[in-house]
Amino acid sequence: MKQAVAELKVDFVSGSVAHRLRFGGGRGQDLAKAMGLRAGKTPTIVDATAGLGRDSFLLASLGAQVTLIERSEKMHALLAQGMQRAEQEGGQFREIISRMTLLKGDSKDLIPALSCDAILIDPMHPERKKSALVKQDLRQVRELVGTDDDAADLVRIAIEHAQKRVVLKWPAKADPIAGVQKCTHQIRGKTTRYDVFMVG
Ligand SMILES: C[S@@+](CC[C@H](N)C(=O)[O-])C[C@H]1O[C@@H](n2cnc3c(N)ncnc32)[C@H](O)[C@@H]1O
Repeated sequence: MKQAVAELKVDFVSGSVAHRLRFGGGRGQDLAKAMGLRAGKTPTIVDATAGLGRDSFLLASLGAQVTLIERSEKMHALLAQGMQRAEQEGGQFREIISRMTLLKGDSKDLIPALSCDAILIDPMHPERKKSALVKQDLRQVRELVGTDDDAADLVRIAIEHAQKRVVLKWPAKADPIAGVQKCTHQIRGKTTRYDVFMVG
């Protein structure tokens, strides 16, 4: 029997994002370290591939000002709704959302006009053989937006414009993206790796 698929939704106030907010490892988490968040150091961030906004929300919950860019109309609308719901929740959620600014468009076009310390790029990767490893909601995003075949161009433009660093998030075991230059260092987790390009 086919399992019912829940409608794709951006949800910051319950489920896995809220769980991570309560029980995550703060600035010790790989993403935070990769982006350069340390005691006394809070970079300004552009999330060039906003998607479901989970990485942005985590970074904003750790105190960073984050500009989210999403080019898919549908994903942008889901994000705007999710941010509104979290804002209405009030308290800590409202405070986190106040550090998040959502833009619609292609990051390759918008980044040159923005100023920030660090840029995060988390492109939609091609289907892997063990697709059960890809979470249901990310699969739904892929059905909506396809794969991001222009990721190498986005990395290049980001490196030209970030003031301090660019971080490329990619599955730990996947082949590297063709055409992307060698990174300065890597932070590797079990399923995800962060390629860090130091600039400036
Ligand atoms: C894998 S998802 C990102 C997931 C996200 N990191 C999260 O935490 O939910 C990739 C998203 O980036 C968007 N995207 C990819 N390339 C983009 C670009 N050049 N400009 C704007 N959005 C882009 C896609 O439409 C898709 O929604």
